[in-house]
Amino acid sequence: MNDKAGAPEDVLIVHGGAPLEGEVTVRGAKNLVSKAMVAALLGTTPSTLKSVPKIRDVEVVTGLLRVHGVEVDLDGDTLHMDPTRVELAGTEEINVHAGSSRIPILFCGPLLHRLGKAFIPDLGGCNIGGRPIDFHIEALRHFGAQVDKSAEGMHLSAPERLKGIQYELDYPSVGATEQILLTAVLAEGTTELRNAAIEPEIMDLIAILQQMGAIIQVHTNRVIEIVGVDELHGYSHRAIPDRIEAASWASAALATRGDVFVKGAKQADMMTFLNVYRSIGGEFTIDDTPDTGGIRFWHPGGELKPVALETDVHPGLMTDWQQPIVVALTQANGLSIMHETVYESRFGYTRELRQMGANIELYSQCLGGTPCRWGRRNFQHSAVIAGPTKLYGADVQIPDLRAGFSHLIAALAAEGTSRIYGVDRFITRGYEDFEAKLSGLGANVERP
Ligand SMILES: CC(=O)N[C@H]1[C@@H](OP(=O)(O)OP(=O)(O)OC[C@H]2O[C@@H](n3ccc(=O)[nH]c3=O)[C@H](O)[C@@H]2O)O[C@H](CO)[C@@H](O)[C@@H]1O
Ligand SMILES: C=C(OP(=O)(O)O)C(=O)O
Repeated sequence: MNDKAGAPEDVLIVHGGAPLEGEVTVRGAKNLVSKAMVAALLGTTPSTLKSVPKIRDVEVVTGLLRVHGVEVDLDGDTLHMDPTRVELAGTEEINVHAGSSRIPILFCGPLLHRLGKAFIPDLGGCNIGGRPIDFHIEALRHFGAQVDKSAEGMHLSAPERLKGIQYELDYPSVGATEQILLTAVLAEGTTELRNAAIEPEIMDLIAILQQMGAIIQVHTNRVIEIVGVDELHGYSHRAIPDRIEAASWASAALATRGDVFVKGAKQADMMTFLNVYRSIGGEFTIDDTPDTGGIRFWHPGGELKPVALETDVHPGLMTDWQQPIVVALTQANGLSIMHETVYESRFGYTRELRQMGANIELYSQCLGGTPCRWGRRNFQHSAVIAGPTKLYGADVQIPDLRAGFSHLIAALAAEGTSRIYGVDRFITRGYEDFEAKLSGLGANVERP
């Protein structure tokens, strides 16, 4: 992330060693809610989004919507967005949000359709690789937008109505797929997107757009066809639950030899994770009762088993699940492999895990079964984890969102006390009430 260093008091003291036990609730997915908020801009009437978590990415998008004239009100966990008076905003007020999230890039299409112009600040998000936006810009130019990058941000304009495109992504990028969806729905004519990402959050976004009046067909083989319409209206939708947060708590239960019921977790979106969980030796049961259901995750006792894993686009093993799983694998009996194929630089956090006693070596070769884009380019994107290793408390500075939560899990599993720096700056971007949830599960955490 690009934001400034955290305050000195931004530290959580964790006294490790206690198994996490009890219940936590997950709300709407960070990676859907923020996009659903952008989609509201496309409508001519108000939208309502339910199950909205109190996380910083939601605050950032709220701020950006408000400066563009959208009325946004949060009532409990329900967000009401009224876009009837959308207006151009000044670069200065938009730039207040520079470097804080990746979502601003998705404002391009909706603002071009509503106002003919857009200004996008510098993006933030986790520092886990170069994270280029070349697909976004190329696709927008094909739609007919003029895109000019400058030192202060990116200016776009659409002198005429944008026109549908035929476009194939070099890689099934989640953000670029969303960019094309949010732009194509109001473009003139039909858009055919090939090699699209098909993550559950994208399917939920498509459901929202369909409710707004869009015509979107998801074909086999990652092909999505969007027939542009002249107008969209508001929606009312409950966001899908956050499968990354659910997997984080599940991994924490495994690493601490605990037992956690994750209320709201949905089996259908987590099947790949659940297979991995079971292969390692974790147990789970599904409760699909509407409203009160979820998934119970626990360590059944005995030894955990090592595994060889690769992250991938959906339906593969999600890259955002990688870090918590690696912490759990430090407790498995033998050598495990994790080949990260989505981002080139997502193992930085293992340095702190080693400091806590973990035995993890990084390699630039593709150690999984599939050669990926990062092999032969000298990125350390494969990890070998030897376990089980006893973890010890340490003072660590967390580098990003998921890495930070993994450091927390390691500290909870460790013997002794850890001081985790940067929790407010990083973890609040994607985990609602994490401190209260930890305490509720019996974790011994305190502020200095
Ligand atoms: C807010 C949000 O939803 N974030 C998620 C989203 O990020 P985000 O949408 O940024 O991730 P992408 O799917 O776009 O990135 C995947 C890969 O594509 C590459 N790429 C992407 C765009 C582009 O124009 N050019 C390019 O080369 C990236 O460098 C990366 O190597 O999907 C990722 C992959 O599931 C998740 O880890 C993030 O949690
Ligand atoms: C990488 C992540 O998010 P972002 O794309 O917002 O940086 C994440 O949620 O793990």
